[in-house]
Amino acid sequence: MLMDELLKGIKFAQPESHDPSMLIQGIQFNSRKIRPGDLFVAINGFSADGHRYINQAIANGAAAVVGEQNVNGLNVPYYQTSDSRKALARLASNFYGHPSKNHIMIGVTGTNGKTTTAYLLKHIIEQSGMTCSMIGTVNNMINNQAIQSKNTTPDPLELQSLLAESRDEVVIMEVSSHGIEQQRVEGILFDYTLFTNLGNDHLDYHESLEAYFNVKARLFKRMKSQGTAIIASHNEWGKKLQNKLSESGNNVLTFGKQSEDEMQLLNVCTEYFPTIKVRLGETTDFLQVPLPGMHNVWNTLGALLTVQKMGISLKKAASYLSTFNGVPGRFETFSHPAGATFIVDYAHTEDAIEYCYQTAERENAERIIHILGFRGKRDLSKRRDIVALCSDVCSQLILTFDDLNGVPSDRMVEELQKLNEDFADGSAEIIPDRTQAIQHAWEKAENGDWVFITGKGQETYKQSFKLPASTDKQTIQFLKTSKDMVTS
Ligand SMILES: CC(=O)N[C@H]1[C@@H](OP(=O)(O)OP(=O)(O)OC[C@H]2O[C@@H](n3ccc(=O)[nH]c3=O)[C@H](O)[C@@H]2O)O[C@H](CO)[C@@H](O)[C@@H]1O[C@H](C)C(=O)N[C@@H](C)C(=O)N[C@H](CCC(=O)O)C(=O)O
Ligand SMILES: Nc1ncnc2c1ncn2[C@@H]1O[C@H](COP(=O)(O)OP(=O)(O)OP(=O)(O)O)[C@@H](O)[C@H]1O
Repeated sequence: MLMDELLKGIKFAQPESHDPSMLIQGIQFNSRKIRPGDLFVAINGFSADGHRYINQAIANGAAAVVGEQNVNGLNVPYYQTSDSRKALARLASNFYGHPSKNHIMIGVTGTNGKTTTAYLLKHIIEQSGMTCSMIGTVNNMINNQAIQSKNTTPDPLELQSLLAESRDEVVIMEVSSHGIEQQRVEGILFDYTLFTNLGNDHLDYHESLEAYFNVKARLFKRMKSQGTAIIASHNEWGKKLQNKLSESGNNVLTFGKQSEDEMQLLNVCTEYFPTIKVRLGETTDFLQVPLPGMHNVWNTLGALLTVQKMGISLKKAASYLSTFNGVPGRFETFSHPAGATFIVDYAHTEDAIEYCYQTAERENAERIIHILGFRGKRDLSKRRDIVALCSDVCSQLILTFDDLNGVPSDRMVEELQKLNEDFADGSAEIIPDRTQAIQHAWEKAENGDWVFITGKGQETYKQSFKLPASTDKQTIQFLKTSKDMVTS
């Protein structure tokens, strides 16, 4: 692409050596990936400063460089800009021809429920006859092909290239607060933006819950002029967002428990898969939620309100939900020979865990047993509240390893012991090997017990454990099929 086309819409100081007709082959923000003729974008990141790699990028063949700092004496043009991350996203959008314009774009944000809502939306939209891509945590689905996902919201280069590759009419994106803060979605305008909720998470990254909220709220400035915000108003942060957006004249629709909500939840029948009574505008209807738990009632309502706005009637959308098969690693249920229920779930916040417990209590669980750990180095502030909650509710709490993320195992054991002493009165068991923790619960579980294994969902283990399994689901499947070998 010609340099002048590539730089459109980006503010920069033009170097003397600027050549508008210079041909740029590609864009990279990692010097190691540069190929001859590429443009290198230097980013001052969290652990490294890309400006230090400019010479390496040029040695690898970079034809030009964009960066924020004062840099002189390069033998290629250097374009100084005020925000390299923003410039990267705009460059990527220019390079791929603004591909988001070719799709109906739906962005889903919130602490919890993004993946589930995205799966529900995709299912309904496809059942209605439209084609649909999905970009998010579990994997990316483009033109019906699964592409492994590295991040919830990919970096701008990968994101714009996925959007360009997609021939689908609709693209649903999970948008993380990291993605918004790091400008990964700059250059994209959304037709629909959904807010699921906000809770205590990622406070190792954002300085406060308010700051975290403000970042999430920025997504709602990225709507097309006719775009619609769909907001869960049952959550105090949703209400706050609604007020903020209504003041600025945006189209806002809410779902919640109040008569002012566009979609109002009137009643929930406490079956495992809840039947709910809802009002949409003037019409009331009964619907079957295709997933267990009250949290999934909210996810379903968010999806239904969005597709209804897209022209799919509530009746049709609700009927499509009857063939929804669930979401990998989200409330996946497994039977147990003694009659216990084992659940693998991705809950890693206090409110997500509370929803799990509520579901078990509604199902008259005899005992709640919970196996969980904490990702090394991440979000230490939420651990104490989670352990206190779990030890309060559970008959048995087993603390184990999640992803150590570089923390030595004996150090993680000490961290778990301290949490146990300080917030669970020493009542938790600590079984570091995750597969052995699950095995222990499997062997002790009795009829009527509900055993939650949370935190990793569908993710593969980063450590090797004793049992030959690389996910929680595989561990359970191994225990189910090799009972004799395990108990002998
Ligand atoms: C902590 C974090 O968020 N890092 C993100 C950030 O990286 P960074 O810019 O800080 O990288 P850095 O390592 O400091 O390097 C700075 C620059 O030097 C460059 N470099 C470095 C070395 C070298 O030899 N040459 C070179 O050019 C790097 O390529 C980079 O451009 O910007 C990159 C570009 O957008 C992201 O890919 C990267 O995400 C990393 C991979 C990541 O895993 N982030 C997680 C925390 C994340 O984003 N998670 C959310 C979900 C959260 C949740 O809901 O659970 C997500 O959306 O996935
Ligand atoms: N609407 C909701 N409110 C609260 N908790 C929820 C909600 N939806 C899902 N959860 C809980 O959060 C977990 C993660 O759900 P999901 O993957 O849909 O959210 P997410 O926002 O994509 O999460 P992440 O950003 O961590 O990938 C679920 O396993 C469940 O325990």
